[in-house]
Amino acid sequence: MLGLMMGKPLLISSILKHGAEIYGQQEIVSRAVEGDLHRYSYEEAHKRAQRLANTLGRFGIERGDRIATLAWNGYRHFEIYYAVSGFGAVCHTLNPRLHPSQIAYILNHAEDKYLFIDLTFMPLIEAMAGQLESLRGIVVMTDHAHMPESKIPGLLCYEELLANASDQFDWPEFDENSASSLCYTSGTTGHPKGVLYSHRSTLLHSMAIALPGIMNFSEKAAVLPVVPMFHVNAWGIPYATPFTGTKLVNPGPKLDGDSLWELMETEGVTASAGVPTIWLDLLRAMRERGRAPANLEFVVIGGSATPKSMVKDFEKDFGVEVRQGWGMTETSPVGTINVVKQSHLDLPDDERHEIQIKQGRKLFGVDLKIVDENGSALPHDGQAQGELKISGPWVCSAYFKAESGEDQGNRHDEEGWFSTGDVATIDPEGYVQITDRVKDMIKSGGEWISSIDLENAATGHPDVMMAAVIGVHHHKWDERPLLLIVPKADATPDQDAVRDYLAGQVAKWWLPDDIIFVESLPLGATGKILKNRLREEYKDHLSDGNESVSHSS
Ligand SMILES: Nc1ncnc2c1ncn2[C@@H]1O[C@H](COP(=O)(O)OP(=O)(O)OP(=O)(O)O)[C@@H](O)[C@H]1O
Repeated sequence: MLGLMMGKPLLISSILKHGAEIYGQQEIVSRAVEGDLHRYSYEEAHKRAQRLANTLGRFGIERGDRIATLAWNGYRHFEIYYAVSGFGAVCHTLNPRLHPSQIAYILNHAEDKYLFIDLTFMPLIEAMAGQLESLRGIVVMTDHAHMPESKIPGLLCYEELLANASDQFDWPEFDENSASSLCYTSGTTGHPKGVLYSHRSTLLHSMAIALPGIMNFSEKAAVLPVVPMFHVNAWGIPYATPFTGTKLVNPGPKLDGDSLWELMETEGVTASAGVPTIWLDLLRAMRERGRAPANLEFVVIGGSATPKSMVKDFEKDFGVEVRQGWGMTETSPVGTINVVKQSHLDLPDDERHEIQIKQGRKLFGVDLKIVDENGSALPHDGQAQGELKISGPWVCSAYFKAESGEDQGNRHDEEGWFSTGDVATIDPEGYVQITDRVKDMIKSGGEWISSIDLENAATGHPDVMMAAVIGVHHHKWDERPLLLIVPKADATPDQDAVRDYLAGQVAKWWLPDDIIFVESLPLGATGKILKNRLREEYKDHLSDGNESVSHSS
């Protein structure tokens, strides 16, 4: 319609351009792979992204071409994010924690034209030599002095490329619904599937997470994403920082609690984001030092359920607020966040923590519903459990290459709802609580047991560091829960003590049939417990007469 306000398209290049123009001197600090701490401004980052965009032109890259990265959270990775998408190509972040054969499969599936890698991943890429069919070149993200000797011919040096390119580049304008980046799911429950983000979806998502009351991005904030830029764009943080003028602190490859503590302390980090397994070690480092990093106000925890003990440890022992987030690769990722409501502030600690272990309320723009097995909507009464469905401007509508007829197990319906595969309740205030993934629920004697609830109860025991509950075949009840525990260092919990502890919190028939103490649990590429693997390993465990609990009462 004539006169309708259309305006300019929402493009990723505009984020960094705005950051350079308005918050030009704000810092990006990164622990570099070469070991030193790198520090520069948004203005400099923008200039270097322009140099890289000119380099992509010289490579003959065209709109829509995929450019892959295998890299930690660092300043060069940040530049690639903006240069590739800003140029009109697609930034495909590869997860280096996947098996080399999976990485090779994904790279070929995406038909990546160039690959940018951190020095750390040279051995990984050498192990895949000969399998990377679509690649025209590999760029090592380092300077001349650090270029490695390699059996791979023709490696390019990132800093040399930039030094030889102009920093004058006009970001092109195109449709905001064009593809900007590509990420494959973690592969926790099956083969990784490709999710293609657009400029529009990325911009809207980053605006939504940056808001005050969500992640509070501003010139006063300093944010350290522990969540990797190689999986779901570090939850959108590298996109939300420049336009809000937020200081960005990149941890590079050092993700242990001591390194994170030191970096947070010296850089005045106010907020951080990561999966629960990361925080276990930061909490240890905090205990050893007797305090949290001086400016740390809150941590965002997501990727898997946050145990209540973790909320307590952060808040009561160290005065750091916990904000739990829920999301998926397919949802950019953030769908819900749990920020304590004003009216909940005065609740007794335990009652408030019960609310905080819920996955939170939907972000502006997102819609949620829970449905029964027939697809009928269930009430939001905090009791009814059903599969969670989500829709919104940053929820993907199909998997990558679905248009070519490739079936990747599409979970989108015609009305725009995406089936998450998570089972949840939604209460009248809008709080979502994930009770389990559909595949992890335990069906015992026709009734459901939530593995997340049992794990949560177990990690409350003072001797327990990590817990995983899986359903194991049972001759009478079909499935029964088996609990695996990684004890805290120097703790020697025994089965009876843990079982007595659980008995006070869950129904008797939920009690695990056996409890096994292990040194570690298998973690997937994004730090989640690989329950598939545990189910395979322990599938016959209860047929060996290890059961100790009856189903009655
Ligand atoms: N705060 C949270 N609490 C509980 N579960 C969560 C939370 N955040 C994310 N999850 C789980 O992580 C899932 C999304 O994970 P992601 O997209 O990284 O890949 P994946 O589902 O693990 O991999 P794949 O789809 O390949 O099996 C959600 O569906 C949910 O089960």
